[in-house]
Amino acid sequence: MLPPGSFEGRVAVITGGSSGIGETIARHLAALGATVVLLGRRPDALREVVASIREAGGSAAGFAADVRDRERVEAVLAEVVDRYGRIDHLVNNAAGNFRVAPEEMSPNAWNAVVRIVLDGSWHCTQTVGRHLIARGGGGSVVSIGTTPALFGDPDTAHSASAKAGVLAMTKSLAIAWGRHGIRLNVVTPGLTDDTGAVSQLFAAEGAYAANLEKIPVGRHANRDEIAEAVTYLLSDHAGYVTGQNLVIDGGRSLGIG
Ligand SMILES: CCCCC/C=C/C(=O)SCCNC(=O)CCNC(=O)[C@H](O)C(C)(C)COP(=O)(O)OP(=O)(O)OC[C@H]1O[C@@H](n2cnc3c(N)ncnc32)[C@H](O)[C@@H]1OP(=O)(O)O
Ligand SMILES: NC(=O)C1=CN([C@@H]2O[C@H](COP(=O)(O)OP(=O)(O)OC[C@H]3O[C@@H](n4cnc5c(N)ncnc54)[C@H](OP(=O)(O)O)[C@@H]3O)[C@@H](O)[C@H]2O)C=CC1
Repeated sequence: MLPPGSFEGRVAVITGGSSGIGETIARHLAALGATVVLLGRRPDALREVVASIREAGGSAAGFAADVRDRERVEAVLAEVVDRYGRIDHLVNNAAGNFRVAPEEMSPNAWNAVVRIVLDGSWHCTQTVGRHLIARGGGGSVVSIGTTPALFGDPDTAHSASAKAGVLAMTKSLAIAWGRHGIRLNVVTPGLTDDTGAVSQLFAAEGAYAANLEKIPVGRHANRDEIAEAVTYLLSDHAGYVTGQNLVIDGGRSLGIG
């Protein structure tokens, strides 16, 4: 969608870039000229994606990091700046989720998800934001949302709450950092094929087909459709867009809100 070379000379950090939607975002950014830096917990998965991006002619590196670990996040991002001289873009994509009734959820289950989604996004965004401000500004952040953050979901209250927090964080920092030329937005996908969400949340018999029936356009999203929206919002073509939430759900949430 964007002209070739749109991200030439830029460095983009993608959390959870080793699989699912994050992997596809990384491939798109690399194809548009960015050096992509992937964060995730599993070194083998990172190695595989990095190798395949390089084989396709892109520039990529992977760092094993749990986004809940503030010290590790800061150390990795400092190493990225040392190695490449800059960070221009951040995609807060890493997430954890599972279905559990709220009255049965343990404190640790709540914490596991909230710390990955909300705390992890905060750790990465504040660290990258400080770098961008110190270098004189510019740059952009996209965080991945979820429709339950907007409308609620009885089975994933931890994820819905954390993602609602990420949306509020995005709007707050868009106001605070606008004067530094730093833009922050959210992309909220509907159910997207070939991802952890499908295997984690829609594995029960009939769940995937039942969800399909509720989507006006009659299909689920594909990973490229989400990645294209993310690359647009990160790019200079979206230079006047900040603090917004782009919902890409085939019309699934129409009539709910
Ligand atoms: C319209 C479509 C909407 C889709 C919305 C969004 C979807 C997504 O976000 S999908 C992302 C899916 N991908 C993943 O979840 C991958 C990453 N997931 C994980 O790493 C784990 O699932 C994790 C979130 C549980 C985190 O792993 P870890 O830190 O290793 O945590 P533990 O395994 O130690 O578990 C912590 C805590 O949580 C309890 N728990 C785990 N799974 C469940 C479950 N299915 N049901 C209930 N409770 C669960 C676990 O028992 C621990 O609690 P305690 O037992 O009290 O210690
Ligand atoms: N797929 C969908 O239908 C939808 C997805 N979303 C959102 O899109 C994003 C991607 O989802 P999806 O592609 O399905 O997810 P996947 O489960 O396929 O991928 C999740 C990625 O996050 C990484 N990750 C998880 N926990 C951590 C952590 N603590 N620290 C660092 N990395 C971590 C995983 O790597 P590792 O395990 O190696 O750490 C993995 O690379 C998420 O934010 C999700 O909430 C929103 C709506 C719908």
